[in-house]
Amino acid sequence: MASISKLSASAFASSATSFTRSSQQQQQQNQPMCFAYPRKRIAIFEKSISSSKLSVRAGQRIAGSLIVRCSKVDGNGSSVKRTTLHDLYEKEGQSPWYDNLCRPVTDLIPLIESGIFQKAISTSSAYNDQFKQLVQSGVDIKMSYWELVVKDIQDACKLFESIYDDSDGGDGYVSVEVSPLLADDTETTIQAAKLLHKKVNRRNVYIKIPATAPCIPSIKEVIANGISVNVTLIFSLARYEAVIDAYLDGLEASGLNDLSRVTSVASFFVSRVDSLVDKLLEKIGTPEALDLRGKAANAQAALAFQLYQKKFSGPRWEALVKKGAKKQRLLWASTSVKNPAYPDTLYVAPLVGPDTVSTMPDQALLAFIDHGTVARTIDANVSEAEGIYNALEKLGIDWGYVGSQLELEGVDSFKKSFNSLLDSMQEKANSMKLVNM
Ligand SMILES: O=C(CO)[C@@H](O)[C@H](O)[C@H](O)[C@H](O)COP(=O)(O)O
Repeated sequence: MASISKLSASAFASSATSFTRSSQQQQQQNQPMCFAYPRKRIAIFEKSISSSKLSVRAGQRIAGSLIVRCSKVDGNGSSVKRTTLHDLYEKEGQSPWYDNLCRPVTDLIPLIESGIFQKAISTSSAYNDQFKQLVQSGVDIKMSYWELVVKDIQDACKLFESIYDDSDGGDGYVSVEVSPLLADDTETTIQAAKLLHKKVNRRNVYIKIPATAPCIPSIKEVIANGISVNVTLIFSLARYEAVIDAYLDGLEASGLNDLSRVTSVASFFVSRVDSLVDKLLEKIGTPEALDLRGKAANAQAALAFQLYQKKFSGPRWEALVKKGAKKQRLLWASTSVKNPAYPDTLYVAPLVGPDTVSTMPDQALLAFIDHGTVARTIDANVSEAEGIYNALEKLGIDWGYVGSQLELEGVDSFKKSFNSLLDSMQEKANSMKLVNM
């Protein structure tokens, strides 16, 4: 811990050589994209279950999340080129997080220290040694998976511990998801979350729990046990409200005198909403319906921010604040544009607001750095968002259906990734045994 923290601290003090390149230039040169980071920065590293893989199969989707948040530029910043990310954080209070993952996590150090971004080593063979040892000592595939994941999470927690401390527990988290196969099971999710938290045993870990109906009580219970949670797969306002309530209920039930170390983020998925609603609008096919394509996701997100502000104010919330409680931050997930006809910053620029997190995969991040504009947009036109939300409903878009359908697909895809990962581990184990024979 100390060595990495010191390393980070000393690197923060040195003047980083950073530069920017446009995504077009990057593609042309086919080199790792580099972009500037301030000399002092905060990074959050997050890992989702589907990201830790031993090998990549064609078409297999890997959704790890390395999350980097720029903080204040201190010093003169002369060797540091500012990017829109700095403005996002410093001017608007939104944390830009980068979705990616690599092993070893120490490969992230250049990103944190010098501002040089190296693409995640998605085809890494870095897991081989540990995996081989596990297989040879008779550990089964599922257990091996968790051993590999826990090690990554611990390494990442160590890497970001100084950030956690510097930010007084506000940032520097690493998140790891309970098995998606448990998404329908309240009690097992609670047990799995507690176990995972115990196994990782780091202050700056987020246990990731899906916002399925059966897992809402799990979230409350896990929070009540003083465990910080990243609630994932939120697709509707109704479910988002239930997530906030679970967080508040959990804080109230915790019995802790100091709530400042129990934190949470609510991961609200954006682009997938448009993907589904656009299809429904195309089926309707009227000019009015077609005109609303590409507008549903951001309208709903803007209303989610209104809900956030409402729920984290008033006497109930103030009573918790007195015990040190921190707001559960809204996190925009699924921000890359799926329809190439849309602007590539569609799910970033219109969702800028204080106390929020914007997770961006490469595509969205590079686009935003290249030509994004920074301004508080999330509540710039709430009545327009309401108008769109209601107009969609009038046209026959059932928001309840949209939420549950996307949740179904989301959980299903997490499960598929998880199972396919276990399958590829099994294949790998088989081949290792053959090699060893
Ligand atoms: O983990 C979270 C949020 O909790 C995010 O990393 C989240 O998994 C990703 O943003 C999404 O999986 C990406 O979604 P999409 O672009 O495939 O629709």
